[in-house]
Amino acid sequence: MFSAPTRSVLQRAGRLSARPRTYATTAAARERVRIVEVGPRDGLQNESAVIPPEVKAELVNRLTKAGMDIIESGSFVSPKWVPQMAGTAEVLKLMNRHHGLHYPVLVPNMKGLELLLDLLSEQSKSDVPYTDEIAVFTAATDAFAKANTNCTVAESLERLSVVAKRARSEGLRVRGYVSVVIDCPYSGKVDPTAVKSVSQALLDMGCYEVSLGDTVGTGNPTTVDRLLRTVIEGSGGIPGSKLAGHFHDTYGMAVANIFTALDHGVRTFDSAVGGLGGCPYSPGATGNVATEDVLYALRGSNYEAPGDLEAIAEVGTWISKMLRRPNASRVGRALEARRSREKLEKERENDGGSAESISAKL
Ligand SMILES: CC(C)(COP(=O)([O-])OP(=O)([O-])OC[C@H]1O[C@@H](n2cnc3c(N)ncnc32)[C@H](O)[C@@H]1OP(=O)([O-])[O-])[C@@H](O)C(=O)NCCC(=O)NCCSC(=O)C[C@@](C)(O)CC(=O)[O-]
Repeated sequence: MFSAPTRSVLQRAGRLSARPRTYATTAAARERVRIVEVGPRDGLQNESAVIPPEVKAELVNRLTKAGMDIIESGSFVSPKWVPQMAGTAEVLKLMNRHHGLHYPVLVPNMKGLELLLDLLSEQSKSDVPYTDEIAVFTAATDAFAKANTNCTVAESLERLSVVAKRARSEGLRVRGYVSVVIDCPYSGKVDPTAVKSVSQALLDMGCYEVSLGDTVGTGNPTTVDRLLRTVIEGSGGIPGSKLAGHFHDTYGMAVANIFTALDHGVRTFDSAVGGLGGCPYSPGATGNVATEDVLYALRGSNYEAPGDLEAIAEVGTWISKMLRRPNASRVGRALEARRSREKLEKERENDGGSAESISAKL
């Protein structure tokens, strides 16, 4: 990406179009972007209230109806470490599953995989398997890996390679996560070359894709650009098509970071309806970029993504109410306000618009 002054010099010289690549005005052949909806997992793992499995399953069902096709639905982690994810097996049983859609779950170790395999061996009422994909996770720093999974990065890679091998032999797809790719809450700035080598190790063990997590949400387009240049370019570079962006929105930069990643060839992004979430072991970080914000930002661009924006926004309103928390999606709030205005206007029309009936409702 060019800096603003360089861009304007190149534009004047006619060597660069006036708009960056990602801001197209025509929708000729829009390129498909994959969205991994992580609300039911990343979104709910950090909530203080206990959320019944029925509500978690209902969230997955509503997201499916709203058009999301990859929905991370829970974790087989230790309930002592993340109590909110206890009962994921129950959630997978309760929710409606559909052919062609994916419902990945996080697995940190063999114990988690065995619990999942036990579930998969159970007779299900539906012919759609409970899941066909797991996600394994590690970090770019030992400090974070220890806080999150009680082992160093090297130990976690050793542990996960056994998990990935077994999962693949059982026909499961394996996705990888690297946390703290920009800053670590325990050890500060992260070296992009560490992110590159951990990502490569995950690919080498059979992950089909590695999601790069700005867990703390401190990244901005400059630091994300620097990271992706190191990871993607040069010898041993990992193609953007093998990477995903997972941007927490603590500093409001997540959408800008996604556009930076698009410019580097990344075409998969994780997001959470209503901007839910956070990692219990990343103090101060807020939720993931909101799915509503991503869909709105991609409108009119060269990229199209699954999901009906209005319908997703309604899911965001619903789950925020269920959790008794403000909707963290600005797009979601704006659409909610518009819906309320439209409802009022309709009622006004139906009531004949009398001044008393309008002021009674305001
Ligand atoms: C990895 C461990 C288990 C190590 O934790 P440990 O304490 O070292 O494990 P252990 O093997 O000593 O087991 C301790 C207890 O947990 C049980 N146990 C052990 N494993 C399991 C399991 N899978 N399922 C159910 N129970 C399990 C085990 O049986 C034992 O029970 P006890 O004998 O004391 O009764 C633990 O640290 C852990 O579960 N960590 C997960 C933390 C987590 O889920 N973090 C959030 C997800 S990552 C994230 O959010 C970041 C991401 C992906 O979104 C990207 C980004 O934003 O950066």
